[in-house]
Amino acid sequence: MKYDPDTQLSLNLWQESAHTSHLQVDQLSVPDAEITLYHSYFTVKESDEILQRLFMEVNWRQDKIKCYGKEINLPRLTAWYGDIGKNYTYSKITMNPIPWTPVLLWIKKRVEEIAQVSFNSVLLNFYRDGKDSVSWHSDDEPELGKDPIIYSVSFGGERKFQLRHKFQKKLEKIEFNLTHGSLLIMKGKTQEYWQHQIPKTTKLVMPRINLTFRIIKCLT
Ligand SMILES: O=C(O)CCC(=O)C(=O)O
Ligand SMILES: [Fe+2]
Repeated sequence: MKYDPDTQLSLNLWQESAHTSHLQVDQLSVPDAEITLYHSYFTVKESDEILQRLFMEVNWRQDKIKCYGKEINLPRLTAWYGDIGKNYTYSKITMNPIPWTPVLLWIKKRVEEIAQVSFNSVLLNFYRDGKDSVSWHSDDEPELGKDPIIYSVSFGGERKFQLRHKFQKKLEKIEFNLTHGSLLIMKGKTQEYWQHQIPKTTKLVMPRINLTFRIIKCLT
């Protein structure tokens, strides 16, 4: 199923839940999930500046994973920032967060304006081109606790975001684009019942930076 941002609703999957002068908000109406998309949560001017600063200022690293005994590079660069003293395991990699920087604190404050929670960490992904991706997964690491709240903001090149139900195989895959300055919220049972990915694309795409704000429940 395809979501076209130019036509407001597609196949009744999305229910428009609010519409202010500057914020278009859509609620995805699928079973076992609570997913909301703000198309332009940040203005273009804000997003352009954020993109440039994150690109320059973030301490990007190339992580490796073991696959059939072989070490391979993750197809993206990552970084982990947050309250000091919290460790987090992701794709079998343990990360020690780097302390918040001014631009990250600014973005965090902006998303917390509507979040009604306070995030203690953020995972950043840098997709250099269409060959960079993140494959099917749920953000369901034990450190995130039950029904994690994930606020995901995107800057730079537009990429396709796909969701598939873990158990109801008859449900079609859902996909929509994450645009420059968008905010995607996933909460409730979303991670328990759904997986998501950013697929590779052969299209020419601009570099993209994504930040997922998370709450780590336990210190390790
Ligand atoms: O880049 C994205 O939009 C998704 C990233 C993601 O799923 C993750 O970091 O867990
Ligand atoms: Fe994820």
